[in-house]
Amino acid sequence: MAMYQSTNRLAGLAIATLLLVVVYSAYSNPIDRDTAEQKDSVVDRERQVEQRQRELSDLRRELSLLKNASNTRAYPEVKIRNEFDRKRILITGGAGFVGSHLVDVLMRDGHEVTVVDNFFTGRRKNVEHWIGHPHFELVMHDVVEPYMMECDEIYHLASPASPPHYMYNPVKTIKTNTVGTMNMLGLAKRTGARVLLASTSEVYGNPTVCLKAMQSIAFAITVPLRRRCPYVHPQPETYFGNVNPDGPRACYDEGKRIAETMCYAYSKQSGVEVRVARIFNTFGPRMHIGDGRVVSNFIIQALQDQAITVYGEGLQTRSFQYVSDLVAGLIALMNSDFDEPVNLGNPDEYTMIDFAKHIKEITGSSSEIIHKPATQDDPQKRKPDISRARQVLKWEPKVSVLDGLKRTIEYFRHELSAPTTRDENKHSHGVGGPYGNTIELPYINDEKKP
Ligand SMILES: O=c1ccn([C@@H]2O[C@H](COP(=O)(O)OP(=O)(O)O[C@H]3OC[C@@H](O)[C@H](O)[C@H]3O)[C@@H](O)[C@H]2O)c(=O)[nH]1
Repeated sequence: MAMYQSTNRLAGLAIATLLLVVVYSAYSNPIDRDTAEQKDSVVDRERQVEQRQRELSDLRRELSLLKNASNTRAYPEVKIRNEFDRKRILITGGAGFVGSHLVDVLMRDGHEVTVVDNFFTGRRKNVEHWIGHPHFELVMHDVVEPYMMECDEIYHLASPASPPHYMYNPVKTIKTNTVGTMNMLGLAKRTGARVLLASTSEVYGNPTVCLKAMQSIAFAITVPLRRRCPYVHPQPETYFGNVNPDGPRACYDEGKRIAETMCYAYSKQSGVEVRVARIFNTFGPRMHIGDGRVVSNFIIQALQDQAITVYGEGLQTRSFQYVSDLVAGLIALMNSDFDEPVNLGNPDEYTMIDFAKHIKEITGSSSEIIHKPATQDDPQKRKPDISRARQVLKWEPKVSVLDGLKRTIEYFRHELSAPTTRDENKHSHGVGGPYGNTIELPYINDEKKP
């Protein structure tokens, strides 16, 4: 009987357990199933997202290839050179007015060009037509800091060149021309590159004959022949110059003089190959509207029928060369075997008053010509003696001043018609640097001065 009862109890327990299992599975399985389905759908979504991402990156790659292809078509044509012929060329200040024209010629000639520029007066716009080209690199860098790269040639142009710009921050101008030049010469020493220094006619200062020479017998004899002109005129490379070391122009004039000295010290002591170009007044397209030098000032004033400002009486002279002639001269000098300084300029000489009249005439302007006070230490005579360049480089200017001016006037006409923010600077004196900023300079000598 007891046995029968316990069997019944066991059977009851088994049935109850079975019922529990059935009920549990009836209610619990759908929940698990839902969770599993949800997991599957998340995985699916993840796969879809990955797929879309792959498609997107394929599209991006395609787009960039298309862009590159269209860019390639837009580049100016370049000469094809093999690895032995193609030089790696560094141009400091290569985004500036002269530098960018040099970039164009060297790029078209099939070389690899790296431009280093701090954009103080240089502009990306001047070289943007090369950006993305496999032979071209634009690096924002200040030459006052060392720069390392492998190269065969260095054109060292970095420095503000317009008087209002180099006087804007004289200490920086000195550093650029001293420390900057030392850095480039150091780089040349390490890489074996040849360096061309863009020096200047300003190393001659105001080219008067010194008093000692005036007292000499030789001078007394030659005075009548020189029609009693106390100037060394035109200036040959052998003239040592007459620079005021403490004046407002000294940061540039003396900066370039010591830069030349450094070149020859590195050449003598370390065997660095150097070339020194003494560049006379140069003009052409890509001069900035706020450049502040005489050619751009006169043209802009004439085109806007504003007064043309002649500093002083206007009897001081300058000789102007067109930028393409300068670039040809720089390249000829770099490729020559000649390591002494060489003047590069056009001997076509004007007094500033005549030059103002000339610009007024060519532009057909109704501007009046006015006089402003003379600027301190302004060289009174300047004209290059280019016998050396003719002899050793077989170089001489090809573009007449008139032709060059016509091209430059067209360029400025176009610049002035472009949308501008010049209204913001309407109180400026027409000089900028950094561009767009108003500079108060003793050099400008405006009537606001006490
Ligand atoms: O609006 C102006 C600007 C300038 N000038 C005069 O024009 C002459 C030329 O002056 P710029 O400012 O063009 O240039 P500078 O000749 O004084 O210096 C230049 O020399 C050669 C290069 O190395 C440099 O580009 C620059 O330093 C100066 O006599 C100056 O007083 C004017 O009469 N009116």
